[in-house]
Formats: sequence, structure tokens, C-alpha cells
Amino acid sequence: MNVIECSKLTKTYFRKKALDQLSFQIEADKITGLIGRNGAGKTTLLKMIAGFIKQTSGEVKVFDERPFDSLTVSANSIFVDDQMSFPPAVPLGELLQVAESFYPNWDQQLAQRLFDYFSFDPKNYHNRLSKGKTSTFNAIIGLAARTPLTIFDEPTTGMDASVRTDFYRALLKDYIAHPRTIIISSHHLDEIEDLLEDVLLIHHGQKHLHLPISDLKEWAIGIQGPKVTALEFIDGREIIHQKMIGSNTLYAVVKNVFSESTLDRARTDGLELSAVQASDLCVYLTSETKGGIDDVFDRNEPGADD
Ligand SMILES: Nc1ncnc2c1ncn2[C@@H]1O[C@H](COP(=O)(O)OP(=O)(O)OP(=O)(O)O)[C@@H](O)[C@H]1O
Repeated sequence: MNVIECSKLTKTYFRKKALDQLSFQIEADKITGLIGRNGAGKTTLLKMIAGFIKQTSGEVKVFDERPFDSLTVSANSIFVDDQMSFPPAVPLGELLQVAESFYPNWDQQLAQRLFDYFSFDPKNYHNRLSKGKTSTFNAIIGLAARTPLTIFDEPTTGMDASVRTDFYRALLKDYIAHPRTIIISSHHLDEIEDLLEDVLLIHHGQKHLHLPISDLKEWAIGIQGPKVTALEFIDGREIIHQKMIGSNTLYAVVKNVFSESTLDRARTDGLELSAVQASDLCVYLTSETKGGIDDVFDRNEPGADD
């Protein structure tokens, strides 16, 4: 069963397309990573799924309903980000109690254990928390709510490395015990790839790839060797990424559509073949063609050559 179905979903802000004809489905009880560069449209998409904003055109269905203003969707989902707001006068300890009345599947014991583990003071207030602590508290709410659809938009903003690791581990453990549909957006696929079943990669508001993480790991292949041999081997293929190593060795990434015998021949010809990390592949696929950061510094001053 699909929990989310998007068809030609488009969102335009002041004539600029934040989402452009996005079509995909997300099955129930899967963890999907929504990956994309800054401004790719991740938050816009997630807010539309949560029913916070309306599309310009196309269709989005969540639990078979249009999510905007849908009671079903709001009762069965939670949207966790660093902007979550809570009543400012209610201390954190009481917020956990109040949350219980909002979410039918709320696990008070889990919430309290995580609250204590991360050393929250029940008498403190949400608007006095540091950035990382705010994200951690919000993540606790998101986990303990156990809503059928849980949306985490960059949930680890501000968390330090060990808290991020703990959070992802808690998420995985709770998901295994209580499977539900989870979408988690991030720029850092490497941090979350062990959690994920599927990856949805978006770029400039468009779907780039939507596939199981296991397929993504085999989607491309790295080819390294003498420049002429490597170029001959990948002739006619779309080069996703390339760099020279020294003056004569080329490393190139291309889509892995080769047969085993073709790959064997490449090895015999002296080419080294390697897997491409899923996170690196996403970076290559969404890189902007404006050179590297070094070009900003290496470029001559305007008019210097005049
Ligand atoms: N309320 C708004 N008004 C105008 N433009 C907006 C608004 N919200 C988002 N945008 C634009 O839509 C595009 C997508 O933004 P969005 O926040 O969805 O991207 P994102 O992938 O979540 O980015 P990031 O990773 O930086 O958080 C951007 O160009 C952004 O400037």
C-alpha cells in the first residue's frame, strides 16, 4: 500500500519553481531518505506532504487524501524540524505529558527514557534550549509520537556528532520494533544510509532518482586507469564525474550498465574498477557546473589580464 502518492507535483514561488512535476510513491512502513542540495525543494515537498502548504499544480495524496487541511493526515502524521513550536509557558517535563493526549500511539516510557538519557531538565523551557538541544527534544517528540507517517526535516540540525549517532540508532531501534512510514531529509546521505530502505534524490525541484539504497550503491561504477584506455572504455557513456590523478590517470564515474564480461575485459586492459559510495554519487549527480570552490580564489581579478 502506498502512503504517499505524488503526481506531477509543482510548487511555484513568485514564478520560480521550487518543485517541478514531481511524481513518485512511497510505500507504507519504509524509511525513505529525501536527499538534495540546499534549495532543492526538500522542505517544500515535506510541508506539502504534511498538509502545511498547497501545491500550485499536480496532485499529492497522503493516506488517500489531499493533505492540505486534512484531519486524517494531521492526526496520523508528525512533522519534525527545528522550527517546531510549543507553548512557551509549559516546561519540558509537562510538554511530554501534554503530547500524550495529542498522539494516540504516544510512548511515554520511551519519551521519558530518551529525555533522561539526553539529560533534559523537566523544569526548563523549549524556547531556552540551545540549537542542538532543541533538535534533540523535537526528535524525541517525533520518535515517541509513533505516528503512522513521521516526517523528519533535517532533524539533526545543531546536534553534535555523538547525539546524531544516538538519535539515528534510537530511530532505527524504534522503527524495527514499531514499523511505520518515515521520511527523513538530509544533505548527509553517508550519515543515514544504514537506516534507509529507499532514497529519493531531488535536484532543482525535480526527481533525479528514487530507488532502494542497495540499488543506489550499485548504480554507478568508478573506473580508473590510463587516460586513453579509460576514455576508450567509457566512450559514448554519460560521465557523471571525472578527475585527473597526476598527469595521465583518469578516474571517471559512469552508470553501471556493463556486463560482467565487459568489466573483466576492462580489468584485463589495466583499468581499476571500484564501487561508488552512495553519498558521493548523490553529490556528483547534483553538482553544479560552476567549477570548484578553488576557482573562486584562483580566478584573476577582473581586468587583470587587460
Ligand atoms: N516561502 C517561500 N517563498 C519564496 N520562495 C521559497 C519559499 N520557500 C522556499 N522557497 C524557495 O523554494 C526553493 C526550495 O526551497 P526548500 O526550502 O524547499 O529547499 P530545501 O531543499 O529544503 O533547502 P535546504 O536544504 O537549504 O533547507 C528555494 O529556491 C527557496 O528559496
